[in-house]
Amino acid sequence: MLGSLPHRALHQLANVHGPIMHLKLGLVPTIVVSSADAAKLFLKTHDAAFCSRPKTQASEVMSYGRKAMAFSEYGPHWRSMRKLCTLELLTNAKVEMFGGMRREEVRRVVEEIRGGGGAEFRRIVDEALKVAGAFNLNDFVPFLKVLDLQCSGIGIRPSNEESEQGIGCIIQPSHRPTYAKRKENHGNHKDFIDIMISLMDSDCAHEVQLDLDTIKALLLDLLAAGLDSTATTVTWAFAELIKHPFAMKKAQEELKDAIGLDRMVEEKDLVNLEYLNMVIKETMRLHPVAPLLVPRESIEDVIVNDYHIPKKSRLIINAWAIGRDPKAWSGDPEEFDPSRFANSDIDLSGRYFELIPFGAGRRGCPGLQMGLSSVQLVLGQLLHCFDWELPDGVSPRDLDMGEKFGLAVAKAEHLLIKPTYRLKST
Ligand code: HEM
Repeated sequence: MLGSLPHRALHQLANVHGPIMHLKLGLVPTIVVSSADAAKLFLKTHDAAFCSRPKTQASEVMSYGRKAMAFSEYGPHWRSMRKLCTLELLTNAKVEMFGGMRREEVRRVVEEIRGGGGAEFRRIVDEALKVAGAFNLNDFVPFLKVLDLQCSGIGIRPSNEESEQGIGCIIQPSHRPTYAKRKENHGNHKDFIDIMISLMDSDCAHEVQLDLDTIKALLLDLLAAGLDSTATTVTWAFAELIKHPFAMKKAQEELKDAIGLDRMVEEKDLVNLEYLNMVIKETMRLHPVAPLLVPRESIEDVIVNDYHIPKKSRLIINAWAIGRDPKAWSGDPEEFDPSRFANSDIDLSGRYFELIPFGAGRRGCPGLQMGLSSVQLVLGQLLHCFDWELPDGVSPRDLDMGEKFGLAVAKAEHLLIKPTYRLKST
């Protein structure tokens, strides 16, 4: 219907029909928003009316019958789950608490790269993201479900079984390293599962019936939402930096000046890395990993700009189009230029509607702090520890920047680059 890259097709349509479009996708009235001002109207002024998620086949499967959060409709279950996540799992204090684990993991990756190594779970998350992000015809024309024209059921079922097994394994006490062992590796820190299991019998579960299925659903939500978005953002940043050697050099110079070449990057260094943070914003402007965010659904009839929008309309925010809107971005909006953020207040919090890779409003990403800390640390560490170049004979101009659509839009081609260790110490 909208081709393999719907954010691009919808951008072209918006160039002709304007920043607020009404489309009839199958039987579902759908509003597509493609400018910062219009996004503010829907995600701030009328956020309360558009705060639900549509019921889709993929969301049913992904969330154990909508026991989780990301795909849940608005209501008491979503509110309690969101509270649980924001107050117990994703607070700034918890994000800081997981810092030791992030440091160890990134250090391990650096060692692996130096030594000149993917995991079973990555494959499950990739598959889950493919299912969740695809436009499923059955969700727009429900009576076609029996025909399953896109064979979506074939894609969904194995993924569900695999993720059931994978997630089950992660939670199983017999498959988890003992707390003592993890304490030895990461200090006195609990992980997500420790925290959720400890909440099962406590009063702090924020009215959630926290059974094992709910924990599994939430875990799949958090891993699917967090893992790929972070990895994909780092890959896009690297691809842009390879294409723009001046920006790569500037980021590495900043790291060298702030930290020196005698040690690796620590989380405490990240606040001083202004240019690195500009590189991340610019990467997320041009390559938001969820270019259409996650679809919303209206919970009541609402009038927006004199248009009557009926209850249960679908809302799609084209963050990809907004990031290259010439009315919002000066110079050439298609050009990768981190310095456009110098002396600018624009941040990623969802308050500046021209840059909303984490969404905004009630359903905005609760993992922003965790996602951003991971991207900063991984990108900063890899730029600091290694020089990077393309294989012999490949020029930056030839680098393929094609996209592969899913909930996280990744580079279609793997990025192949050669590292050379650049620190003095081991
Ligand atoms: C680079 C990293 C990340 C990006 C770009 C990102 C982006 C997004 C976006 C665009 C949305 C939809 C927002 C909306 O509808 O307005 C979202 C929702 C969500 N994200 Fe993230 N995310 C990232 C990392 C994470 C992490 C690390 C976690 C948790 C561990 C997480 C958990 C969630 C959840 C649970 C939702 C659904 C919220 C709801 O429906 O109430 N995300 N994210």
